[in-house]
This record gives sequence, structure tokens and C-alpha cells, in this order.
Amino acid sequence: MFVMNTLDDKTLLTAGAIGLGIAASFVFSLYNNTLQKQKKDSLLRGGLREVPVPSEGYPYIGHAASLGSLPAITIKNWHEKLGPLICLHMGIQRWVFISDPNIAHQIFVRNGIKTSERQKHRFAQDIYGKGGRGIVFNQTSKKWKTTRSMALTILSPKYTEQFEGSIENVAKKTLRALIEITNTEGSVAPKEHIRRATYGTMFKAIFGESIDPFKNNIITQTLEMTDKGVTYIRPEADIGSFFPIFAWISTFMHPMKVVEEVTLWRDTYYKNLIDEAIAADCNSLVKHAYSLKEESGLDDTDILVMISDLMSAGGDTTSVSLHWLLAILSRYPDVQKKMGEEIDTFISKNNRTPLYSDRDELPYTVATLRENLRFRSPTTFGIPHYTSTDVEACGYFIPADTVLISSMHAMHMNPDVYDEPEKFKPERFLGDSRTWSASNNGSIEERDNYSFGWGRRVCPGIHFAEVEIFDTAVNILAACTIEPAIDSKGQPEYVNLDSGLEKGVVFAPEDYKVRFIQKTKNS
Ligand code: HEM
Repeated sequence: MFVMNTLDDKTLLTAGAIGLGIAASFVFSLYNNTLQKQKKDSLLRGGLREVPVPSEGYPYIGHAASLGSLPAITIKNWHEKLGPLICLHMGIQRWVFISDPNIAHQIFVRNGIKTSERQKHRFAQDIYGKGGRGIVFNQTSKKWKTTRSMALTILSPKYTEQFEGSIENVAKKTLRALIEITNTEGSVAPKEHIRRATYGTMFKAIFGESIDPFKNNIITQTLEMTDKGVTYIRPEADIGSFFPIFAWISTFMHPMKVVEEVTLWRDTYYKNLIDEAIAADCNSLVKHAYSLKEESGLDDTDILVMISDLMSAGGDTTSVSLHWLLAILSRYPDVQKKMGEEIDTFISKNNRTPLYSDRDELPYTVATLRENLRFRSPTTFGIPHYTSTDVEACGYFIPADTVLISSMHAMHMNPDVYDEPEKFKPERFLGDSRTWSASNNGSIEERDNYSFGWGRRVCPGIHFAEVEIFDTAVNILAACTIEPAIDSKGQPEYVNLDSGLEKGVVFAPEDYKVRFIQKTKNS
């Protein structure tokens, strides 16, 4: 999520500025301590606990420089020391992390009315969101509800399944490339291919079959635009909201002119594609959205921002999940073998590759994809929520204006929730045939993982993600095995599953190479 290294390098530039910050914080903290003490006394009188604060903080900047290169691991360690709720000071902001799924449920779902806002962010809301439009960064306004409900309709199972043919085509095309590169170069780094495939699939679903995402650099432009957008949308891009005395650096580093240019580029680009999709003679999410436009009361700009949201929220999350899956399968040949055999048995019985609707016949594959989401979730913290008012839950007091973050990695590695959490064990989910959507929207006791967020904000793309990941994985394993690369001494080069890169909202494996070995007919 939040790569504080970037923040260190670019912003904490001068010792003078830090000195000024410390002086300001000293005066502020004298005043603040008195207020805090009064509040603490009254909390204790009410029998409520304060959320504990890790001791590794500094004056003024708080914990911003203590998160290390893998914040998910640091946070998990702090939870182990201090309990299921911890409070970090990020400059003047208060961030509460939650690692217990039951407490998270109480806070995000039971108290959802108070805990479902997003933190104010100049670029994400005012410029990218064009003054509070779209879903991801919008506050829980009436317009957010209408836009979210339109997205849920157009991403519904009935509609999503129409795009399975496209997913299969894109997966097959990608796979051919991966096998070919393995054959010519000995191994291949699948990251960019998988990313292009998931964006290609999103592209076809959103804009329709008539636009070929692999032609005319369409995907290259979309990725470039998404990467630029992510740079400005990251919390640290609005550094003045953490460290007001450094607000001038924020303006200096990200002049609003550049931010506006990126948004203008996005608007023109998507407007043209939306016009083409409406005029085309084929189905698309754009067409479906426009068929609902009048009754929804949303205008063209609302739909454009929603489409942009779907592309950026759906592209990298699914691609990172698949990138982890391939890495994991290359390390767990037994799991891969069982999946491959299950898929091969289906193919020899039915003479075709399984579709999502055949998932009941592939219980081990279904369990492996569930375990993949738990073991290496594509996002370790999701998207932060924000409290609009004071919250009391499970004996804790969380004040208004607190950033709330679910520590997904810590939840997924919690031995009280999962038996032997450090092991990749698809068997733990065997027999669970529910859709991902059903298990994420059901009771907290029945949730299988926490990767899709919470309550009123829970990801509306769960079903789309499940179909896309299922179809892509099945098509890959129907055609080949994934094996470690071989080094110059003929030894296998195993992918490191214990490290990763926090990039924006997603947590991706470090770049790796594997081999895609085509199956022979009799293998
Ligand atoms: C494995 C794939 C995915 C994962 C792990 C994932 C995860 C998440 C998470 C953690 C959130 C934040 C929830 C919260 O605030 O509590 C979210 C929100 C969202 N996701 Fe996904 N997502 C995935 C795929 C998709 C896809 C395929 C789409 C669209 C096609 C999508 C669209 C969205 C949107 C629009 C939101 C914002 C919801 C809101 O703020 O109300 N996601 N997702």
C-alpha cells in the first residue's frame, strides 16, 4: 500500500524543514497532551480502552518513517505485540489498524454508517473524481450509492458470464506468448503478460469485442495512464494532509497543472472509447451502463469516472492475484499436479475446457484459488476507510476523523483464524463450493478471506474477479505446467514467496521468471 521509502526520498528533504517541524510539534504537543489526558480520563471512566500506540514513533512525523520496506510485516509484528487494534500517528493523521476479523466486522459492518467514508484527498476526489463522482474515492453520498448500484448491476453474474469467451481468448493468446518465450529464451517473466491480459479482458468487457485491446497500443496507453493516476492518488501524494508544514513540497512535487493534464488525458481517451462502444454493434458494460443512465439520473461524466474506476480497481488487483498464483504453483508442484489432473479429467470427459459454470466439478481448483487469495492477498491493506464520527466497538474507542485500515495480511496469517496459516494448503477450503461473492457477503463466521474489504464499501467486482481468475488459471493449467527457471549450473531458481512489493493499493510478488512447459497429449 504505502511505500514510505518514496516519501523519505522525495519529501524529507532538508534538515531545516524537519527542525521547523519538530519545533512546531513541540508547542502543539504541549497543548495536545492536556486535551488527550482529559479525554483519556473520561474514556477510562466509561470503561472503554484507548487503541495502543507502538513506541517506534518520532516527534511530528509519528510512525511514517518506521514502517520499513514491507509495512504489512511491520504492522503484523506490532499487532502481535500490542493486540488486534493499533494506532499509528502519520504526521497529524491518526491511523487505526485492525487485525481481528470479528472486531473489523463490528467496526466496518455493524458501525458501517460511521466508518465508510474515504479520507479527503485533493487529487483523488477533486480532480480525478471530478468533484465527488465515481465510486472508489467518493464519500458515501447519494451519487456514490447510485453509481455503486449501477456498477453492481453491470458486474452481476448474469451479465459477467457473457464475457467468458473474451476471457478465454485473451488467456489463450497470452499463454501462447508465454510458452513461445519459454521455448526460445529458456524462461519468462510473466508479470507484464499477465497484466496486459487482465487489462485486455477488462477492456473487452467494458468497451466491447469490437475494440481489440492488443492493437494500436491501447493497453500500453491504458497502463501508462493508470500508473500515472496511481502516483497521484497515493496518500503520500497529498503530503500536506499529513504534514501541513510540508504542504509547499507537495505543491512543488505535484503541481496541480500536471495532475489536471493527466485527468484531461484520461477524460478525452475514455470519452472516445465510450462513444465507440455505444456506436458498436456488440455488448459491453458501457452499453449496459447507458441503458440504465436515464433511470439512474447519472450524467456522462459520472459514467466516465465510474468506468475509469472499474478499469483501475479491477486491472491490477486481478493481475497481481494471478501473478502470485503462478509463483505459488511453481513452488508447489503437488498442488499444481492435482489441479492439472482435475482439469484434464474434465476435458477428456467433456471434450472442452471447463467454464466457470463447471466449477462444481473442479473442487480442488476452486479450493486452490481461494487459498491463493488468503495466502498472498493481492492487497495487504485494501483501501482505507474514514470515521465520520466517534465509534465505540468491542470495548475500544475510535475518535471521529480516524483513518481505518484492515490489516489483511495479519488477518490471513492469524493462527486463531486459520490452522497453520504460513502453509499453502488448498485442502483447508475443500468442500466449500460457495461463490466468492457469497462468502464475502455472508456472516463473518463464514468468510473465507478478507481480501475484498468490508461492509458498504465491499468490492463490487468480486464476481468479475472470480470468473476472470478461474478462467485464466484453468486455461493455463489445461495447456501447460509452470516450472522454476533453471540457472546456468542447471539448478532450479525458485521464486521467493516471502518477499513482495507494495505498489499503490496492491501487494505484488517481486519480479520472477518461470518456465511454461506445454503439455503433450499423453502427459
Ligand atoms: C482479486 C481481485 C480484487 C481484489 C482483491 C479487490 C479488492 C478490493 C478492496 C479491498 C476494495 C476496498 C473495499 C473497502 O473499502 O472496504 C475494493 C474496492 C473496489 N473494487 Fe475491488 N478488488 C478486486 C477486483 C475488482 C474488480 C475486477 C473490479 C471491477 C471490475 C473492482 C472494482 C472495485 C471498486 C469499484 C471498488 C470501490 C468500492 C467502493 O468504494 O464502494 N475490484 N476492491
